[in-house]
Amino acid sequence: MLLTLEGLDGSGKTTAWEALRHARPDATFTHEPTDTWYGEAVRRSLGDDDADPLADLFLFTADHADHLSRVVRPALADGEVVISDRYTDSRYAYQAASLADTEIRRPLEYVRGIHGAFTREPDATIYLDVDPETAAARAGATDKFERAAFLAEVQSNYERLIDAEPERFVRVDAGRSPEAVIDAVEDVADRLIDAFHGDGDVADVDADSDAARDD
Ligand SMILES: Nc1ncnc2c1ncn2[C@@H]1O[C@H](COP(=O)(O)OP(=O)(O)OP(=O)(O)O)[C@@H](O)[C@H]1O
Ligand SMILES: Cc1cn([C@H]2C[C@H](O)[C@@H](COP(=O)(O)O)O2)c(=O)[nH]c1=O
Repeated sequence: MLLTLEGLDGSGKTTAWEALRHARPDATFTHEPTDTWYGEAVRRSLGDDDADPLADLFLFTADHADHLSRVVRPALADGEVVISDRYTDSRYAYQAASLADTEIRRPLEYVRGIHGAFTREPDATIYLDVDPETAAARAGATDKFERAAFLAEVQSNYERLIDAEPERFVRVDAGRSPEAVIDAVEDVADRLIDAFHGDGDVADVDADSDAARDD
């Protein structure tokens, strides 16, 4: 099973992913950008405010192609649960936002189209939902994407992705304390993994249990 964590910068994905890693030592934990030289190239580009948005897209996509063939597909072929901190939806949401002012028409569809020929879509995605101002403040504006106005565009792309595939996404309110968010993510992940392995249907899992509830 491929389970991904998505959300704005500062939404708490890495905090939740680290907690899951302790709770589920049997799973394969991975992330994008990766720690390979492809990931290093991506991080260099992230640090360049003048980088061309199409160049950014193809660097991130190269990193994803390597990640797929080297980590994700082999682990899935071994029957493992793979949990990735960011994955394809990050490209659909972020690069579609950064391509919005370019010659590319319908950027979200364009970025999805590039991936369609080769990627492996997630079986389920936990979306950590936080407003762009909180996200930017938590993230500390260390790179060009960590600004509230840009993150608002990214958020609206995530909402489009969720609207298009509501059965794949589980939304968790990430505006709460770290402890509450971790509890909710652990609870949702447990139920998604159980459902995937035959104890139900992934599409029926929502954030509506005691741990995951918004209040
Ligand atoms: N629920 C929370 N409430 C307040 N602060 C939080 C919460 N979750 C995480 N943080 C803090 O916000 C910062 C970003 O958290 P984290 O790295 O987990 O987010 P992220 O979504 O992985 O961000 P990025 O995508 O930028 O790597 C960290 O300083 C972390 O301690
Ligand atoms: C995978 C991926 C990431 N990004 C952006 C999102 C963040 O601003 C940075 C780095 O991610 P991290 O979680 O802070 O390590 O990169 C992106 O724009 N497109 C992608 O595909």
